[in-house]
Amino acid sequence: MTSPSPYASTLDVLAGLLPPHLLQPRVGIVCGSGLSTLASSLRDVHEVPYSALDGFGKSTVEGHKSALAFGLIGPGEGIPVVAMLGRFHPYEGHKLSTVVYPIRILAKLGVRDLIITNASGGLNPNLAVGTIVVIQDHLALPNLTGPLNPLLGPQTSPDHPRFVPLSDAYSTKLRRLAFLAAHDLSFDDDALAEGVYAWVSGPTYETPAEGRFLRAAGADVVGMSTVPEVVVAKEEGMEVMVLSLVTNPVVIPDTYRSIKEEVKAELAGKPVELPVMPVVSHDDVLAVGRQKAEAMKQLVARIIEMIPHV
Ligand SMILES: O=P(O)(O)O[C@H]1O[C@H](CO)[C@@H](O)[C@H]1O
Ligand code: HPA
Repeated sequence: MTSPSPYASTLDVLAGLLPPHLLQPRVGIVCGSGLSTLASSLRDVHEVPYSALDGFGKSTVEGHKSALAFGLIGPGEGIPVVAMLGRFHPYEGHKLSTVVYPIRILAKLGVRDLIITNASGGLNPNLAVGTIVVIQDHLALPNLTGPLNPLLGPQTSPDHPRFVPLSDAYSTKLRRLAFLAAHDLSFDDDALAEGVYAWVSGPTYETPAEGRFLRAAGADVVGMSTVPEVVVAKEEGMEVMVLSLVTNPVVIPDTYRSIKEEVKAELAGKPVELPVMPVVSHDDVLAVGRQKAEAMKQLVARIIEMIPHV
């Protein structure tokens, strides 16, 4: 006997809480760490706490609220949008099916274009803190070999392909709009870059060797989220774009000073200064999110206005 799907009850609750003009959002937004204010460009907002929705977990990470915000963006009647104020990460102890459950609900509500945001560590030395990276591809070590691919297991629908191709995971249509929107908003050229996202499980930040390894493998930024959401959104047939805000450098030049050489110098009577490794904290990550919240908000709103809505 198969267990009953929770989707129907989640959708029923939403139908009971929302006015009809907000119940079929065209565009979805996932707000990354410290980026929940992205939804402040919505008007006529109706927030539904995750606690009211079967199948949703609770976001336990600081900088992630636990609610869906429904509202309108853009002039005239406006475009109906839903924003996830807070996401679930596997490192919080959530099952992968919980991590991606909201994405499946967004698909069932009618979302066709999904804009996912996140905070990330910079691997590419050309990416300054504060750069917004339009993700063009990903490298998902937990997906390739381990048990963290969200599509492992029985198919959730006979309408989904068993083998989901990911060579086109990152919508060229939406990525083009991101750069046009940045131009429209007169952003500096280096405010928006392109790159590859490496997904790691976290919750530890990378060692310097891991950072160099991921860089050598071709990644530009690294984070602990997003890829399961992208994979499921693709399976559900959505167009997906990811905007990743670089909040801290991971690959730091000259981090390996030899302690052996320092001790030799010490023994030779020379003054010694032991190296201090820079460390990152989630507070640093949230602080950069706050600094760039307005730019991210403007960018996302402008992209949504530019999507052809027929
Ligand atoms: O990816 P988001 O949710 O934006 O958060 C990023 O920030 C947290 C670490 O500071 C990790 O969860 C990492 O993935
Ligand atoms: N590593 C992984 N995830 C992150 C980082 C990082 O340095 N910064 C923000 N999210």
